[in-house]
Amino acid sequence: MRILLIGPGSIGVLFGGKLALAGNRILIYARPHFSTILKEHPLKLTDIINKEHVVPNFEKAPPIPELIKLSPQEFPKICLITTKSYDLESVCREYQPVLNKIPIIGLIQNGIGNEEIIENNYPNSIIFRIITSHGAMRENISHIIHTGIGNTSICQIKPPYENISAENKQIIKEFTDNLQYAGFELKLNKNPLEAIWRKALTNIGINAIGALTQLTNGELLKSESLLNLIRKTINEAILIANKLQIPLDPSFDYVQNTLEVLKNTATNKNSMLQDVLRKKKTEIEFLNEKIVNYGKKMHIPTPINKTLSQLIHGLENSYIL
Ligand SMILES: NC(=O)C1=CN([C@@H]2O[C@H](COP(=O)(O)OP(=O)(O)OC[C@H]3O[C@@H](n4cnc5c(N)ncnc54)[C@H](O)[C@@H]3O)[C@@H](O)[C@H]2O)C=CC1
Ligand SMILES: CC(C)(CO)C(=O)C(=O)O
Repeated sequence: MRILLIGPGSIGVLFGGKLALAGNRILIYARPHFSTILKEHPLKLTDIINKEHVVPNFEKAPPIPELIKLSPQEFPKICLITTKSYDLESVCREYQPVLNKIPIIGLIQNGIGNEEIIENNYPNSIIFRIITSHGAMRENISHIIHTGIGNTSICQIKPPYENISAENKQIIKEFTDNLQYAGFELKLNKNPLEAIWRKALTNIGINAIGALTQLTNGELLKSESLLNLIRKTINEAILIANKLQIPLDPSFDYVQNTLEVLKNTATNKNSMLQDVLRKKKTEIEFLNEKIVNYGKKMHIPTPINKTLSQLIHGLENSYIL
């Protein structure tokens, strides 16, 4: 199957690379330096048992005007976007002719509300999100390491499944079969918003606090006062989710789940801490700051998430010019 992948960083190369190793053809749009390096160095993926693979079938997509002229047999069937959430808006603009033509768009990103950006720009597309707790890290630009195994949920966002044409249903089925064959255990989620928020609530609880304290996930667990802060941060976000009528699962303990994630990923430096250590922009706008903005609209104060967001922006400002 031909798949277009926009933004082959850590998670993009993990998913795209494993799909390529399983026999799919992956066409990529990357930043120019990645495309240049790909010409000179083979793309490598170290799997979870430390085996190094050279990834085949991973190639630079033709320039946009050429891609959109490909025959239906050659044109990719599906587009995966794996940039950071804050790059999604610019991706929508930069790849407009392609995204207008490709019927199915999948987002592999963390954060709340990402799908709304696609819906606003491409109201006729079939949109789904892939929420994953697999982990991937970059050894260098052409070498990605699979650092942790986790669950992956496919969240169908729009339109309702029954409104999708038989042809596109077949493409989605082929894609999900290919993902499973590539080694991703999948859950087809009947409550997509719950899955998106479940992951986001974990990130809302852990990431900013880990980034500000520079503690690993396991070290956070050892501090009762930080655990208290994590609890309060998540509970404030749950209040907003309830006001937004997000169908959270009343029988599920989102705080306890976050504590378990901390335990299971004890040696991790969370992704926001990694961004801060590399002096990169963080995804705070799509996590704690999203809660603050929803709160503002509904006149509900969110002091903890607001303070965390402001502190993270302060940190970013200390190194981003
Ligand atoms: N790395 C991980 O273990 C996990 C990451 N995620 C989520 O996945 C998303 C991506 O994260 P990572 O892969 O870690 O980030 P990353 O920074 O490694 O990769 C993003 C890539 O997108 C590229 N990019 C940005 N704008 C582009 C454009 N206009 N055209 C082409 N390429 C463009 C960047 O150059 C970069 O290579 C984030 O939302 C993250 O929270 C989710 C689960 C695990
Ligand atoms: C689950 C967790 C918190 C693991 O570190 C993560 O998703 C992240 O680092 O962004």
